[in-house]
Amino acid sequence: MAQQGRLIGIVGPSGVGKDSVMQAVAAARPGIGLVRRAITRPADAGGEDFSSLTEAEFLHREAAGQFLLSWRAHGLHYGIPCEVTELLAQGEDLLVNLSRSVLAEAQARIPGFRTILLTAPAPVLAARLAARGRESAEEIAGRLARAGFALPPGIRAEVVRNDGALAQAVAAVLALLEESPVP
Ligand SMILES: Nc1ncnc2c1ncn2[C@@H]1O[C@H](COP(=O)(O)OP(=O)(O)OP(=O)(O)O)[C@@H](O)[C@H]1O
Ligand SMILES: O=P(O)(O)OC[C@H]1O[C@H](OP(=O)(O)O)[C@H](O)[C@@H]1O
Repeated sequence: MAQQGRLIGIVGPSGVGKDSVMQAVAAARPGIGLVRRAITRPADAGGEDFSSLTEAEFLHREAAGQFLLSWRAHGLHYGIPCEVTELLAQGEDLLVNLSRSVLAEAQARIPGFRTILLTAPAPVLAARLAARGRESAEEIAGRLARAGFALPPGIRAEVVRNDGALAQAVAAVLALLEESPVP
């Protein structure tokens, strides 16, 4: 039987660079994959590769127990499909972009679950979200207002700053994974 894969949650405020760091880490370490999330966001929104669902379809799948984790943020629903459990059982190591609000559930449900918290100062977040241009000014303000959301009590997170070159944060995450090698 394959050794259980590791799930690594990447969290932090909107604009901190979760998707950018995850993609670069996965590109640098072919043995690490990315979890494809279900989101009630239009398919052509750009950014990460995700499964675009209508709100009705999302709620149907959520009620049917098809998500390992799900949450609501920024007016959208997000879900992590249960297939992740099978991929982990097959020995795949995976990075997943999570809301800070679901970390306690993730830690309780997934053996060996690990959290990496990315940080950057508020003005840096604001500049990046404006430059990315995926959201309106009003939506960006809402995301920035949520930036200081505290980690739930009891969550052990390894902290990586992404306030300089992206390559520095990617190297820091890779070093953390090396320190405690993903089996
Ligand atoms: N170190 C960096 N230096 C400069 N720009 C960066 C850096 N990291 C990320 N970015 C840019 O900042 C923007 C936000 O990054 P990204 O979408 O990866 O963040 P995120 O944390 O996934 O955000 P969200 O939670 O809103 O999806 C992107 O345009 C990305 O190219
Ligand atoms: O503030 P918290 O709850 O930690 O994160 C909430 C959500 O914000 C980001 O959404 P997106 O990736 O921009 O769609 C994260 O991926 C997460 O789903």
